[in-house]
Amino acid sequence: MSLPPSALNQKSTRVYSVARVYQDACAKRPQEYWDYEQGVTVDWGKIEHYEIVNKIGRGKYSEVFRGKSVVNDQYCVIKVLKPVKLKKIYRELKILTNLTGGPNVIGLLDIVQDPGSKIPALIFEEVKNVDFRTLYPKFTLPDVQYYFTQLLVALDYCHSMGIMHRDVKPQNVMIDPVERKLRLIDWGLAEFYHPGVDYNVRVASRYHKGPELLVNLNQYDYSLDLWSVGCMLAAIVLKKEPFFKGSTNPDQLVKIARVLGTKELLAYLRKYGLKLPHEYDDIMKDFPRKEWSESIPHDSNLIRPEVMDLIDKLLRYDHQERLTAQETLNHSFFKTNYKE
Ligand SMILES: Nc1ncnc2c1ncn2[C@@H]1O[C@H](COP(=O)(O)OP(=O)(O)OP(=O)(O)O)[C@@H](O)[C@H]1O
Repeated sequence: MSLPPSALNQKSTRVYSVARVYQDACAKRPQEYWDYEQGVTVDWGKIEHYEIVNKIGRGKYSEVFRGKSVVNDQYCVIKVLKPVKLKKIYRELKILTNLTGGPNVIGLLDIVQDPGSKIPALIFEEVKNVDFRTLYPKFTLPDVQYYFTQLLVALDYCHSMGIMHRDVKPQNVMIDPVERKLRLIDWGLAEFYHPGVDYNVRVASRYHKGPELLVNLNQYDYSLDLWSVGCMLAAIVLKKEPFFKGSTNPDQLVKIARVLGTKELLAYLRKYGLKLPHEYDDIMKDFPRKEWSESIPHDSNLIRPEVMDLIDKLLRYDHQERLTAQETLNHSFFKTNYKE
């Protein structure tokens, strides 16, 4: 049985940017794989199988609890979604069912529904996460190599499956340092990639938003996630968390331009036939590009030429120039042996 045509893969009338990798990841799969508007069937589990232990978090879109399965006595995480558009719920569900079981992707164990409110809750494997503000400052170079490898493996996997995460940030990377286990969570903003489609730029969290989102470049792709990885890596290595700390979305781009330069930003826009939005008229100044050496603090033990070169190749305005997840994994930083 085939589905009617979908609006989700409709190309824009002007196609100005297409991903360098995994362009056809969705096209080569059946429409049911990516069509979360027409191809969703939910295999509901039993809510009685779970009990809430305590609350562990509150997001914009959910309340998150530690829970326990009464069937096998295993602890789990219960993410009770807030009432948002059904389309958004189906998208998260479809993406999670497609990716679950993949390397370092949070495992979805079950989906249940409150019989009264009909509100869905997602049941996940539990990660004994240690907060990044405690964990990251203690990282050695081998730790940075290890955990970024784990994160990049998750990202290369989801990209190869035609999915951009669109909200990579420390709060969405769960790390259990005892088990040395990393899991990428929160697929609530993730989206399927189709070449030539215009995407909403109101995604990701301010400090980790790529320049493309801040200049309304709608034809972005998987490379958005690599900008966020670059921000995380720079923050750890250069001991500045977050690395770009804007006070508003427009100020976020100003903070980026203070490092990467304004001329370079304008060259980026020109390449794709775009203009700097008017909201920048009063705040964007002619900032010269900084050398990376000017961002190095006196007290960092993590500075090496290879890691600085990697940061430089991830934090590029031009999303097409940034290293892909696979290219990042092959970078010399990950091949170098740093004695602990
Ligand atoms: N599997 C898990 N193991 C441990 N903790 C988790 C897990 N899933 C979620 N959490 C905790 O719950 C918080 C919120 O989860 P999640 O990011 O999925 O929800 P959200 O509503 O989409 O959040 P946000 O508004 O930050 O995007 C996480 O930041 C984390 O602290």
